[in-house]
Amino acid sequence: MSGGLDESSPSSGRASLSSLSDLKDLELSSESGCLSIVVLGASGDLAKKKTFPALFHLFEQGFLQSGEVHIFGYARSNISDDGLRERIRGYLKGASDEHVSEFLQLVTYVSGSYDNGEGFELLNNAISEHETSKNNKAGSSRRLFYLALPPSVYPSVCKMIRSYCMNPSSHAGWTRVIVEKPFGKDLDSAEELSAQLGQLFNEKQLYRIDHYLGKELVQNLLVLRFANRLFLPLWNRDNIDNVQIVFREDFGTEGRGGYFDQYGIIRDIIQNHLLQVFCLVAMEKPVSLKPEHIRDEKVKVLQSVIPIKHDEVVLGQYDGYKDDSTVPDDSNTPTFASLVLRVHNERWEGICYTYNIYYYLELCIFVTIISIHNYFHS
Ligand SMILES: NC(=O)C1=CN([C@@H]2O[C@H](COP(=O)(O)OP(=O)(O)OC[C@H]3O[C@@H](n4cnc5c(N)ncnc54)[C@H](OP(=O)(O)O)[C@@H]3O)[C@@H](O)[C@H]2O)C=CC1
Ligand SMILES: O=C1O[C@H](COP(=O)(O)O)[C@@H](O)[C@H](O)[C@H]1O
Repeated sequence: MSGGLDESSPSSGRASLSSLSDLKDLELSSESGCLSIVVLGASGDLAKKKTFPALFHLFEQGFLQSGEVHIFGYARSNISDDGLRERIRGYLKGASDEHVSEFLQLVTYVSGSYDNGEGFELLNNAISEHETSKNNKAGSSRRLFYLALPPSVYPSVCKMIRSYCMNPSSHAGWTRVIVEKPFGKDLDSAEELSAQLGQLFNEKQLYRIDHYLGKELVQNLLVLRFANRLFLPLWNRDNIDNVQIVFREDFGTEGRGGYFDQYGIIRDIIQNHLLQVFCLVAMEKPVSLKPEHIRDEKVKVLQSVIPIKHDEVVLGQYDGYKDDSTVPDDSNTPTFASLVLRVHNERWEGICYTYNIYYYLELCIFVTIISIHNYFHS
């Protein structure tokens, strides 16, 4: 993820929280003004399963103050404020009903399309009303837009945000946009998407999320590999026979064919989440834990991957996928993928990295299995 506080015009410069002192600056910077969080695609799967529950956790921990924050859901579906609240209520676990209801009172819904101004004008009016009701100083508001949407609509949605919904001041408050993976469908569309977003927002306003990087298990990989004296000398081709990265889910699309069917399992899971896991398992030790040093090592190991052979890839679709009303009857989209990666470098020459991705199986586990041969058998 990248981000920062500056609100200058769009540019090509990258910003990142590169050290603990940056993080401290961020925490210590005094931000005032009310905060509007807009979840675009609020009717969808990500919003109900992850985005609203994550906001609820922040609320529970005191990071979202009722007096300052309002959460707007936005999507095309025709639902009421209460309709949205009831959709998400069941996903807000572990708290009293009163606490959940208190949080849900912060949530309202605006309906509109993703490519014309009418809905975004309504949204802007609703945000401005909230800001006025909090006696916000003109233009000092904080506006956060979370795109829980298929990436195909990011460019039009971002244009609408830029045209209708920006925090009106250039010297106080901010506007930020969070986008989800996958960033495009292939290299060309990813570059095009980047260019389109770059024309609308500067890099410090744009946050790209891969939620697997926030998982404890994934974060611990760095510690396991580089701070553990047992594994440090063993983590190579002499001791490891093969690596399997397995992702399984015990449920199907469940009404989210609108996004999934355009992308399929490789773009949904392998190209982002599991490639990140692969990089952390296979890369060399970074110079430091600064994001750019970790990124550099990831790039190096990716550059060492030999092109995937067609006869080492298996794709499939689970029976019943097309019964979902949001999936086209003639869909050929893969929901299963298995493939082999080979890394051409001193550490890994001759070792296979196998990805196995299953949608809709009975087991729901996420594991990295490393079989250490020689060492324990010799
Ligand atoms: N589901 C998950 O667990 C996770 C999803 N993500 C990412 O979140 C994003 C959204 O995924 P998800 O919520 O699962 O998908 P959904 O299919 O549920 O889509 C979200 C919302 O987007 C709108 N929408 C769906 N299809 C289209 C379309 N073709 N054109 C325009 N609008 C559409 C719908 O809202 P309406 O019709 O009301 O406008 C829908 O409710 C993706 O980029 C995905 O990679 C990331 C991490 C986890
Ligand atoms: O990004 C996505 O991830 C979820 C799985 O996330 P997890 O944290 O529950 O393992 C997946 O269901 C979804 O298809 C995909 O878009």
